[in-house]
Amino acid sequence: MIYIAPSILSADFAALGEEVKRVDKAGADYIHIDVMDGTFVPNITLGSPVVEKLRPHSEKVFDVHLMVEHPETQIDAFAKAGADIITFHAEAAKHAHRIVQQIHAHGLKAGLALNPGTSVSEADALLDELDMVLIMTVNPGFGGQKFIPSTVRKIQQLRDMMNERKLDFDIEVDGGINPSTAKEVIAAGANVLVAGSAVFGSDNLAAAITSLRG
Ligand SMILES: O=C(CO)[C@@H](O)[C@H](O)COP(=O)(O)O
Ligand SMILES: [Fe+2]
Repeated sequence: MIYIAPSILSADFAALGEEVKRVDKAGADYIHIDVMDGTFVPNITLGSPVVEKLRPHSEKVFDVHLMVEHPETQIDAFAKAGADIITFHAEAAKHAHRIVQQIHAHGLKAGLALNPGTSVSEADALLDELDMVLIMTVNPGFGGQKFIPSTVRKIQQLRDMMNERKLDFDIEVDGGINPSTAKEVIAAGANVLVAGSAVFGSDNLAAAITSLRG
């Protein structure tokens, strides 16, 4: 089963509630919410009060991608705001295992994100606990960037680790996903596809989502 998670980073920020409804109706499985703090990445987007206001607009899974330093300071607020999955970056976490516990204590799914320059071995010790690993297929911070081909090998490595250890977690990819790169990442073992510009850049959201499923 392939899940499509349109990123609202490419939506109209002046009409986010309507945009969430629009992409929900168009067949999105998850709503991907990019949280950037201007420090971990050079851009600032939104915080938990915005997620709280968006929550009544859709019952789809809210997939919160935290691109922030000190993610442990944000987990409780995003859980209260209505997140279903919270993903934090390995590069920003001093006590990653404790952060996973913190997310699970809210009854939510926990994801670990890895930048293109971070090896999958960084996730190894946590794989038994994680619900999802997010392989960044661009460097985080902006929408509309070009897919980095060397990340495909990391998806395969992670899928092999999962099979060898008989584990079960989702493999999400994020950045530069379009119908062509979608095929590649699905073949490598990804099952959750984030797409911002490929969905919101289209005048037919439903068709754009369908074409990513392959
Ligand atoms: O986390 C990020 C960027 O840091 C993403 O979720 C982007 O929003 C993806 O945008 P596209 O590359 O699909 O346009
Ligand atoms: Fe993202």
